[in-house]
Amino acid sequence: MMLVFGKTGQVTCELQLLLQNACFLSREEADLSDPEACARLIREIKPEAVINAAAYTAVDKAEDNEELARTINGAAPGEMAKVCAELGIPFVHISTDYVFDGSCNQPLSPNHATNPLGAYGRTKLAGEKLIAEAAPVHAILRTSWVFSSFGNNFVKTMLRLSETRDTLNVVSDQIGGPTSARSIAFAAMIMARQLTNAPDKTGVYHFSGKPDVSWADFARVIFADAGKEMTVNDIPSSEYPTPAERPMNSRLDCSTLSEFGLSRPDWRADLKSVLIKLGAKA
Ligand SMILES: NC(=O)C1=CN([C@@H]2O[C@H](COP(=O)(O)OP(=O)(O)OC[C@H]3O[C@@H](n4cnc5c(N)ncnc54)[C@H](OP(=O)(O)O)[C@@H]3O)[C@@H](O)[C@H]2O)C=CC1
Ligand SMILES: Cc1cn([C@H]2C[C@H](O)[C@@H](COP(=O)(O)OP(=O)(O)O[C@H]3O[C@@H](C)C(=O)[C@@H](O)[C@H]3O)O2)c(=O)[nH]c1=O
Ligand SMILES: [Mg+2]
Repeated sequence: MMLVFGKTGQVTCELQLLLQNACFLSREEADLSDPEACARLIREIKPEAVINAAAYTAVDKAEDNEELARTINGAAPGEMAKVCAELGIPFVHISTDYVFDGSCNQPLSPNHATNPLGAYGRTKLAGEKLIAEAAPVHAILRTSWVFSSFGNNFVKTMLRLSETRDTLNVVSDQIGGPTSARSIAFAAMIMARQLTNAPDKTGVYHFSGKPDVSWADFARVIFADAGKEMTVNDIPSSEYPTPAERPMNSRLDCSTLSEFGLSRPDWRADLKSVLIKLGAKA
């Protein structure tokens, strides 16, 4: 049986649709602000693999709550990884493009130097480092710009804003790959399964949807597919001030995914399915 940390998030909701016999732990059952308790649960349940898709994901709020975010995004996966190493079971963990500063102008490979711009990215990077130190058989899957019919995400924000607005200013100098939570859940499942028989595939992998676009481009496709009349004005990030700075270049080089027989999913097809699920497809 596979054990999944998280039950209500975007990726964990999709994992629930995909994995019939897995055990999903909610915040009430496993609070990541108590890393030791998470470790104990793995020892008790003795799963065949662990997937961690729970995290502190509020990018701006993390600026004022870095300590809590570091426990949830850093210490907790670190403790999970130690137990997985001890039990000899694979550990699949989800990380983010926000571990990079995004200052270079090419797709970022998994071994590109990290340098997070904000607290969320710093705490996610802390998690990656603790997992590498604990050294279980593992895959750290860095993804970006996650959307789904579940939880909160940019697609749902755009649809909500379209109820009251006919013009929006959206940043056009941050470029990345929107990624459906469904495709991430599928990749995490494949990785967990393959690692069981191929421990040498341990490492950091990039997984994001194609093609790469700006947030403004992404917004325009959302409104077009939803049949909403909306003027989207391109603006520079400097005109959309937020507590946390975001990387300009979030483009991930995903070529090493081929080791798992995976490739970048096309987010445009996944977006259509999500809009249908939300009852928002034109
Ligand atoms: N969203 C995005 O755009 C991106 C996300 N990622 C990474 O992907 C992974 C999945 O993200 P996503 O599905 O979007 O996340 P969501 O924000 O949708 O869900 C986060 C999940 O974590 C749970 N959680 C938060 N705090 C705790 C806690 N203290 N104890 C237990 N559970 C907790 C939440 O539970 P509850 O419902 O109870 O709050 C929720 O189930 C994360 O690792 C994230 O860092 C990477 C790149 C982009
Ligand atoms: C609502 C809105 C946002 N924006 C900008 C702000 C930001 O730069 C961008 C996206 O906004 P969001 O708040 O959805 O972005 P954000 O919460 O930063 O999304 C990130 O979440 C974390 C968890 C990750 O790991 C990242 O990969 C990324 O998906 O769009 C506008 O320019 N205009 C708008 O009207
Ligand atoms: Mg957000």
